[in-house]
Amino acid sequence: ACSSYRLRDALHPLWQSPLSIPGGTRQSPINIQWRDSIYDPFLKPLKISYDPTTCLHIWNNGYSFLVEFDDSADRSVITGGPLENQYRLKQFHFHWGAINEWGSEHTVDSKVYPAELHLVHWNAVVYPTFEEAVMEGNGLAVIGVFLKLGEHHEGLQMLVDALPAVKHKDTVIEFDVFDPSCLIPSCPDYWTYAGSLTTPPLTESVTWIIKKKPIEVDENQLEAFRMLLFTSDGEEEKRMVDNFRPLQPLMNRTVRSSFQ
Ligand SMILES: COCCCN1C=C(N)c2cc(S(N)(=O)=O)sc2S1(=O)=O
Ligand SMILES: [Zn+2]
Repeated sequence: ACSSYRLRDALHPLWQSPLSIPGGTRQSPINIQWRDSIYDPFLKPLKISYDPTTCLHIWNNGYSFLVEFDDSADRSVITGGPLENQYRLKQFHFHWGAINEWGSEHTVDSKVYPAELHLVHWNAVVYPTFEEAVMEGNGLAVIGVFLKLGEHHEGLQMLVDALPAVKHKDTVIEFDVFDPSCLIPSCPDYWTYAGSLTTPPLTESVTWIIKKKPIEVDENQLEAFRMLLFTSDGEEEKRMVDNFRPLQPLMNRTVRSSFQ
């Protein structure tokens, strides 16, 4: 899988864009080498409190499908973990492959998962707007959750059932009650490191919190992701697959673990 993954990398046009921004020293995603990560006993448990009624809509933005939240108040927030402030949930989205052999952005000891969930939060304590937070080193906190092929996921199925309505780029559907904590493993273990957005503008503003345990989803649910399109209605159809960025150099960074 590794070699085909590297080969796929070289062939895929979409992600040929700059492997890292000029001068980038903290780019994402990275390979997490379990044995090189440092257990930090001072890392707190991550505290997640989401209000399901803050859910607004699902939107195909031509890269992925985003589930967006009302972030006008501190109603869906995370705190603790490696974070010094409380961060507000803005949106979550996924990255996946054309086949189950690849799809995730981060890897663990070079193991690739078929998909990866990103829950994007911003530091509304320090920054007045999300747009400003995106440009600041401590502006964003993204929880990464790996998806592996296995049992049917009840919570995810609510999302999957709505996907046909956002098949084309720039389509949106109202989605008014959803609790994304059903997509986060109950095991508290995570890795954390300083990184970046994995899609343009690739800004180095993300504290990554990568959950050690994956969630299980079934083949039909992964296939539902793959029937989405990068293209707008009326354009020549291009299936939305392989929407992940190649691995970036670790450079002078340490990955910390919340567990021994
Ligand atoms: C003013 O907004 C600028 C754009 C900001 N965003 C756009 C992304 N492509 C993006 C990618 C993200 S990822 N894949 O690193 O989680 S989070 C995120 S985002 O924070 O929602
Ligand atoms: Zn992402």
